Amino acid sequence: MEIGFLGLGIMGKAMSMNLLKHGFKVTVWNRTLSKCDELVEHGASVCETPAQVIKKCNITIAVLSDPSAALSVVFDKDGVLEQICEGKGYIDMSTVDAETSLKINQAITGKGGRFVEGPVSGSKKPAEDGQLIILAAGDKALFEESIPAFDVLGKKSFYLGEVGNGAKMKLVVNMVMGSMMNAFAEGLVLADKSGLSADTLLDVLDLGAMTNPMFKGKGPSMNKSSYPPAFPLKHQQKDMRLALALGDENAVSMPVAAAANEAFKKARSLGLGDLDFSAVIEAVRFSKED
Ligand SMILES: NC(=O)C1=CN([C@@H]2O[C@H](COP(=O)(O)OP(=O)(O)OC[C@H]3O[C@@H](n4cnc5c(N)ncnc54)[C@H](OP(=O)(O)O)[C@@H]3O)[C@@H](O)[C@H]2O)C=CC1
Ligand SMILES: O=CC(=O)O
Repeated sequence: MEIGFLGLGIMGKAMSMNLLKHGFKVTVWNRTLSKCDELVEHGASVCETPAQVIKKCNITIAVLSDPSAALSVVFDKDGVLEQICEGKGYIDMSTVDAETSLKINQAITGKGGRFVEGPVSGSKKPAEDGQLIILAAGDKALFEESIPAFDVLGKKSFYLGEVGNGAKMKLVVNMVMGSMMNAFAEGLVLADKSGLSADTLLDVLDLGAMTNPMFKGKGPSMNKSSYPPAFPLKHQQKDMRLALALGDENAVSMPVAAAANEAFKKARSLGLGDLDFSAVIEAVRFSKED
């Protein structure tokens, strides 16, 4: 099976590498073309524009940073729309809002193409290990055709119905995750500032009902102020922003998520946007020292 792949950031690189390892033919494109080199060393082909990838491959996956990147790759010059046509499939696995996804769906299907949105839950390591959770919606036949690839990329693929539902589900999940991370960061800082061992707090949390892989995985490095980016903080803040907009649309009051969003914004203003989202703890430390 031949797959096109647009976007070789943290997630796209790991996911396309996985497809290559499992015997898929992969043709890649990335805005910064030099990031394709490592994939080419592992057997990928490279194209110079998204349009060329679409022309070459019947199914193309995109994993891009945010709504504006997802729209640009489809609508701009040399973009996806220039070559999409009857029978071709486009799967956008970026985390975006439903409105962006619906716009892309309308444009692709308007040219006879097929569209699935498939944002993923799980970070750099699950992407490397093929353990993502895929939240797909849209063209059912394309979803089914893509299962061999989804089975390599993830441990479970949900089909959620009409386009927009995948985007919304992903935003709900990441709203919960961002709120949890902010509460966790406050707990670690509170323990430390009140004279307790933040490492002992990790042990206590891990033994009780709140144990979870995120606290377990990120806690020790947060206590050492180390934030190698697996999920960039700027993307978590984007997801909080988009989830809050979904809350606005549906009149759902979300004061906890709104407060967490403020902490992620604060962290961005401190220049921490490219670090892992666990660096939000620095915003909590900063405000405690104000
Ligand atoms: N990292 C994670 O743990 C997870 C991330 N996600 C989501 O997946 C998506 C990708 O995340 P991640 O890989 O971490 O992000 P990165 O920041 O590592 O990569 C972003 C990618 O988008 C490309 N890009 C950005 N702007 C544009 C543009 N205007 N035109 C074309 N390409 C553009 C970048 O290209 P270039 O290299 O040229 O900058 C790069 O390939 C995001 O939506 C994120 O929210 C979902 C689950 C987990
Ligand atoms: O979107 C991020 C993730 O870890 O999932």
